[in-house]
Amino acid sequence: MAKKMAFQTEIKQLLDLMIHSLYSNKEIFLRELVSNASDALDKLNYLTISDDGFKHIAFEPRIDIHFDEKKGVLKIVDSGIGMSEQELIDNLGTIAKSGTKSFLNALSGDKKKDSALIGQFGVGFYSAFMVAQKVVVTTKKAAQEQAFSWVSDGSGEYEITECKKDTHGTEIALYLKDDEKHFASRWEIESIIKKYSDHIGFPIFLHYEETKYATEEEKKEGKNDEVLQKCEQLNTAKALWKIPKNELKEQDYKEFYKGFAHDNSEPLSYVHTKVEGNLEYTTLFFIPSVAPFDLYRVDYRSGVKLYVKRVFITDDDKELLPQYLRFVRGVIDSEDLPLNVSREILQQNKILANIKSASTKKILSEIEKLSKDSKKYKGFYEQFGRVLKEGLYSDYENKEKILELLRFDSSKAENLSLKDYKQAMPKEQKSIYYIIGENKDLLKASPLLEKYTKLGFDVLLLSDEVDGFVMPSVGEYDKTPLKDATSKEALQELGEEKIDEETSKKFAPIVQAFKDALGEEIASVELSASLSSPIALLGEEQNAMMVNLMRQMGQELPKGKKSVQINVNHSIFSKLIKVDSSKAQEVAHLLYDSARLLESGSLDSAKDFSQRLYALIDESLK
Ligand SMILES: Nc1ncnc2c1ncn2[C@@H]1O[C@H](COP(=O)(O)OP(=O)(O)OP(=O)(O)O)[C@@H](O)[C@H]1O
Repeated sequence: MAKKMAFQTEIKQLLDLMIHSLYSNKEIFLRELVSNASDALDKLNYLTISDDGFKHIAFEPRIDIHFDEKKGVLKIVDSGIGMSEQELIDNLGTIAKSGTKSFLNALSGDKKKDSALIGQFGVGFYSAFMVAQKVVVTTKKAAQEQAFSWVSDGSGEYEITECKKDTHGTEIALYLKDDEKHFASRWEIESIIKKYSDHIGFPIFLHYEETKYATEEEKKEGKNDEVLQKCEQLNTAKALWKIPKNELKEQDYKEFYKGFAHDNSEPLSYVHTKVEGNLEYTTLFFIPSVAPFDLYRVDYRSGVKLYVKRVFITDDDKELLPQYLRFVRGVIDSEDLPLNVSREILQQNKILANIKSASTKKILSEIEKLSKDSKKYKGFYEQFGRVLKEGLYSDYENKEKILELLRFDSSKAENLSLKDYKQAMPKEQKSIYYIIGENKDLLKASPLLEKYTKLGFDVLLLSDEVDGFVMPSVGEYDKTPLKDATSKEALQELGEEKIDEETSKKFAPIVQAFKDALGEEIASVELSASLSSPIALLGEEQNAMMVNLMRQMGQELPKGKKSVQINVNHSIFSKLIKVDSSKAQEVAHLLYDSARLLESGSLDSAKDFSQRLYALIDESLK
């Protein structure tokens, strides 16, 4: 009995897009289907080793491609794990991954860009509908009796029927659209497979017919032309990472990456390492040029696959690399782990911990190499700089290295490294100063910066979301402390401000008016002679250990109270001295709020602010 089922809404949207909007780079459908076949072989390989229910199954891995040029039919057959009826429904009818919605939103309408996105979003199978008017999947799960077929023309429904199939595995038959029939040709298939799938670790065979033409003499003897059934292996079927480096060209790595990471853009760089000695393993890591779509999602997909002696173990272990390197794509292949290692115990495994630590260092030095090429590095930093910063609080061991890789805008420069900052520091400057806020332009306009600029000190302008909790926990770089420029501690380093007694006395009523007006909201009120704006706000230096601890415990950091600095040379105050206390308090409110506006671009109560302003305007117009 055939069961008709409807595709999930998101899949319908996706299919509609595949069929009607994507025109360029259609050939990637074959790469996606071959890559799925290879994944299915990997999964079966692992089960035959690790699961008693599968141990009796002969693992004879292969991928076969058949085609019929006249009918325009193309078949991709694998001897992998196969799918049960429920898996067919779950895998080819619904998208479980929550990233799909973001995928659909991320589409730009630019066909070339959109088709590059398709692979990244893990919707590989559906790309078949770019070229096929009908797709038939026939599959039998290993260790099960019943086979099923799945048929759809991509228009909203699919049908599942019980069927017969001798061997376990999956066959995907594409009935090509009239203008896509050219894909059912020997040369086309061969060139696409060579281009994208040469280093799939299992053999890919192409079946084709060859006519052996009878010679004149044979014809005389009554012999006719003969059609021979041929089968040829198309790929080297050797895992690329196991091939010695000196036998590989840059192009080999790049093409491997595209198939491996489902990314049509080239990687920014790669690092291939074979380690021998106490531990034996091979790693191949790629740094993409474009951030994966789920980089900032909690449920991001790991980009690293773990193999043991060439057998795929998992691609779902987020502990293989530190989280802040989650944009890296690649392979870890260990010779020392047992083949039947359970995925659960991987996390506490010492061998893996060792590989993780060495790999992290390798990748960080690769990024450092990248940083020598400022144009390339700018591209890298735009995509991954924020994620890298997360490493400052999670990877203490590599903190110094990560700090070297960071780039900042400052009051004097752009794209500045801490090393360059330090080199340019005047002799009398004791610390590296930074100021944190939501917006770089506002930070640049901060009245406090003047104090630093006057002395020739540069200040880093930090406006990334993570800066607020990452930077206070850094402590120091290359033995130089990092300090919040608005903290008292930092300001003290700028030199003592000498306010004489007479001025203190003169301004006492103003100081009192600020205290009365703002009360609990502020920490203190102080006089300053080195500002050009009327007032400035200072924050307390947060205790780095405390900040780190609170963050790790998932607690919100308390908002520190600010201390108000009053510019004794500003004309506002020489006039304010003369007005009565209640009016002075209103002005104190207004000045405080405008300083906060300058700092963060927003206020707790914009209503109070505007009402005070209206009252003042009203009065000044009298
Ligand atoms: N040849 C196959 N054999 C067994 N299962 C398959 C095969 N092809 C697809 N599947 C199943 O269908 C699911 C969906 O495939 P699809 O290509 O859409 O996404 P994916 O492979 O999970 O993601 P990505 O393409 O990013 O690797 C797969 O995860 C797999 O479970």
